[in-house]
Amino acid sequence: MGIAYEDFLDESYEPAADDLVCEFHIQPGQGLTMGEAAARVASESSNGTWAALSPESDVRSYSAHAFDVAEDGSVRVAYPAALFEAGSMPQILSCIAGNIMGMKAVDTIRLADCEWPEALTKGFPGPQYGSAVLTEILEAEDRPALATVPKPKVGLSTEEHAQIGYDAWVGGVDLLKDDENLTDQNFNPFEERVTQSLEMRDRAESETGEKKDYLVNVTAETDEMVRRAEYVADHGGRFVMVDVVTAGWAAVQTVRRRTEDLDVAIHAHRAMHAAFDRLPQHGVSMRVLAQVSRLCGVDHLHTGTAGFGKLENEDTVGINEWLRSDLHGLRDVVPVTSGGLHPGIVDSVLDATGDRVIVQAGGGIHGHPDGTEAGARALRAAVEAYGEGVSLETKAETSPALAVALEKWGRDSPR
Ligand SMILES: O=C(O)[C@@](O)(COP(=O)(O)O)[C@H](O)[C@H](O)COP(=O)(O)O
Ligand SMILES: [Mg+2]
Repeated sequence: MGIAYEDFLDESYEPAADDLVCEFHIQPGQGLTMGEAAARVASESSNGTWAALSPESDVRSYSAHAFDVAEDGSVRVAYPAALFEAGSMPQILSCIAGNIMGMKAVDTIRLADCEWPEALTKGFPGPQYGSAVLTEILEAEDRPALATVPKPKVGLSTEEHAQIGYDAWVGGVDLLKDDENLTDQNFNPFEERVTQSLEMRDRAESETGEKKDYLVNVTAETDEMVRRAEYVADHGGRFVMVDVVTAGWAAVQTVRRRTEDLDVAIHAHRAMHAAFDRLPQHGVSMRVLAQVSRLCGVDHLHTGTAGFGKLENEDTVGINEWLRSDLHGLRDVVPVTSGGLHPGIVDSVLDATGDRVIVQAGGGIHGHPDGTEAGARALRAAVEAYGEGVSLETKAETSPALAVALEKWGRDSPR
């Protein structure tokens, strides 16, 4: 039975329950109709190629089907579960976001969304904790959890890093967080940073009576990442951070498998995501990267500030809704809103994201005129004002730190 490009287009196709259904937005290449381009997408991302084939065995049960082809450029492609290796995210992405991203048959192609069947999701662990971290590890039952990255991003000594953590924790922050490019450099070596910062955490916990913790960036070569995660757990840490896009999904899966036994939650930083999702007509959407992250098992994921911060964001609200939605019983993921946040815009951000999030502020705390502890107090006051339903200006009457922050940054979004 031959297979050729045209065999991968079936406008009347009804997806099977076990199919992975992907939504693509394409611009057909020169001389091709939408249907012809769609057929090529389904073919090249499953088991076809440019030449008509006549294999002995019938391999069509592994072939994808393009359907719902619309002239506005959207097309849906249904992939049989049998095409995929259960539990291997790299293999799945090599299909649905592989060679097709570079085909001449399309001028541009964007993988916009996926509907994941249980036949595939059951191969993945999903998050170990999800939003349970806010109550089981932290004590942020009725407010957003607060996190801060010491700034400048890198260059501080271990002592300076740990001291900033202490000041932020006693000021009301829940989580110290390493920056995405701080790993194990000479000026702030990994192991010393972990031990000294966790000692400061313990001090801050006993002084404030609040649970505190540290999002330790373990990003490195995979085996080294596992060793670093074990080091964090051995020293009483409950969180590791991974730059999931730059480390790669295979590495994320390896870390997730190990953290299951370590009782350590995974904070996912998405550095490099914009290389995939920034141009709306091409690449892989942040929505799909978020879906992949949840399946691979991260507990927190940066999803943007709904446009209020310093970075371009795509669909923060929609992605957060999906991270909280049911996915065949897998746990949810806590959205992290970060990037140019300061107390003066927190209420607008929370109006968009809801308060079951982690609010991260680096410059918005350490840039406070009175220093880190005051910056932390100002941010804490801002989120408490939101919970109390009072305006920031009213809260500032009883929070000098917040008053100073509003004086400095007002209500403006940074650029
Ligand atoms: O390095 C930074 O820029 C941050 O530490 C924020 O610092 P500030 O709080 O000082 O802005 C985060 O990495 C970004 O928020 C990541 O972007 P996103 O959250 O969109 O993935
Ligand atoms: Mg950063």
